Amino acid sequence: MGKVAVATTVVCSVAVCAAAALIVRRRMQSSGKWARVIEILKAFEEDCATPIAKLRQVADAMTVEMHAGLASEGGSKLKMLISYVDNLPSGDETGFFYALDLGGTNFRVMRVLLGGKQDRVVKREFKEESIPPHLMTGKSDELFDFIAEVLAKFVATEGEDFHLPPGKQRELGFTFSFPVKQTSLSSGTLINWTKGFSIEDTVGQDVVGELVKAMERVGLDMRVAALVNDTIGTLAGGRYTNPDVVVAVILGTGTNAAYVERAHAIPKWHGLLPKSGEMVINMEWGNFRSSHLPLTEYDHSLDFESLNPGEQILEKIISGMYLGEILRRVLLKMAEEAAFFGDVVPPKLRIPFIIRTPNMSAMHSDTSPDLKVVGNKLKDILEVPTSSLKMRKVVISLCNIIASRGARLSAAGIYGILKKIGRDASKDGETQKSVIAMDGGLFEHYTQFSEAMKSSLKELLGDEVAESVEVILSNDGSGVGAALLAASHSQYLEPEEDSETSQS
Ligand SMILES: Nc1ncnc2c1ncn2[C@@H]1O[C@H](COP(=O)(O)OP(=O)(O)O)[C@@H](O)[C@H]1O
Ligand SMILES: O=P(O)(O)OC[C@H]1O[C@@H](O)[C@H](O)[C@@H](O)[C@@H]1O
Repeated sequence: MGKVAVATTVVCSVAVCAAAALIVRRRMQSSGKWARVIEILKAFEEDCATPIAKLRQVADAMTVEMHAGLASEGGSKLKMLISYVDNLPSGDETGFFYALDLGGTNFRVMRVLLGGKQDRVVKREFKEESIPPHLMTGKSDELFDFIAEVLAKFVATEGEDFHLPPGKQRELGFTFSFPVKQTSLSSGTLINWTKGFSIEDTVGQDVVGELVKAMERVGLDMRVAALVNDTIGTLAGGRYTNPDVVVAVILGTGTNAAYVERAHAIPKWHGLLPKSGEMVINMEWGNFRSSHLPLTEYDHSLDFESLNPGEQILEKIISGMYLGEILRRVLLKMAEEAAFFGDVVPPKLRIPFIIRTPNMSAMHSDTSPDLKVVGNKLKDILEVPTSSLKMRKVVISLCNIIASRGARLSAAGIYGILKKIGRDASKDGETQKSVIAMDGGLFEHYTQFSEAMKSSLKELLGDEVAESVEVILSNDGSGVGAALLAASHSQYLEPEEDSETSQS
């Protein structure tokens, strides 16, 4: 063979060897990086684990904190706020009432014509608006002017069906989905904002006063007959259709729970004992924290960078505002440490809250064989042009870990409440029916979440007691509930012969 031919052969052989070595090195590198992806996934799964024993510890801690929060002001991270609702709707309520519901994402206005036990809700009209994000961190007047303007426009569309009797003032139930220290059924001061809100000049103010001033500014003559948290409204709305409702839970942008407590079991309550012997408590359970909660590095960094660091710890690991953000944070770590999306981290992946929980649940419920919904969401949201099936399967695993943790902890919280009110066990063979009224877009729309919550609750209760506990979706119970509470505290009600409250 000539020298040139030999040289060419040698060069080609070297090139082939180099290419092979490069492929092997790339393969080894990618297999090394993939091993890191799996390592991150496994560590996350372990840190989020909620075995039944842990759920029982969380439930017990919830019960303990409930006692502490009822014993004294500031006695617990659980605020256990007294609602001044000591009588839930009787079903006899009649008349024409407005309700408005300021939530963490949406703002709803509603009018209801109540027809008493016979006709119940004769007619209901409502309108829902998204809250402009800039109003969540602006000035108090800007937010309340927005609310008053939407309400005034809605009132202007009143039809013949909703005709106010002459000489009567319109009355309103105001549902305010934030922690408020109630000073009466129709007044209360904002303790602090939560979720995506942070408006300094509202804190400490009476939110009914803020609304009334804004209504005056737009020339709307309406009396606020009741101020309630959305969990209280949901409890009232739930009880209206089901007398066994004793607990209400919201799983929406945020999360919270309310329940019917025995008035004598509230040491910090020094008011007149209600005739009913009961008082509805707004737990503000989103602020619950415990060493038993399975918190991860992603939860700690999310909390640290949030608008309310150190607050709402339970809310930040189970509610709709945050689940998608937790998913983003884990994917970002995989991208940075294991080139999950290739050598370049997708710039969009660094934007907080870019993965909304509705998108997470859409990916989680992808049943296509090639997980094309996951692929499309990665493309549309993160601008990741292509993704392999094994990458998409990792995304599904992360959704499952995050949603299962949130759902199972929600069940533990409910179980803790049932233990507090003695509904977690059967007594001499008898088990009182207990109904949990649920509301909130997360519970209503994230099926894997709601199913996991219900099955975990059954697991905690055991088969026998689980027979007597029912979980129902009471959607927009808070709207009807607020209208019902306004009706039962209307200025036009005939005064009761005997006082509603007996001497303590
Ligand atoms: N399809 C969905 N899948 C998962 N979560 C959802 C879905 N739709 C809405 N959500 C969650 O529900 C929240 C809205 O809850 P909702 O109760 O309707 O309003 P608000 O929280 O303002 O009272 C959203 O912030 C979102 O986190
Ligand atoms: O209906 P939303 O907006 O999801 O609110 C649920 C809960 O969100 C929490 O952040 C509030 O402190 C509670 O008061 C509220 O009930």
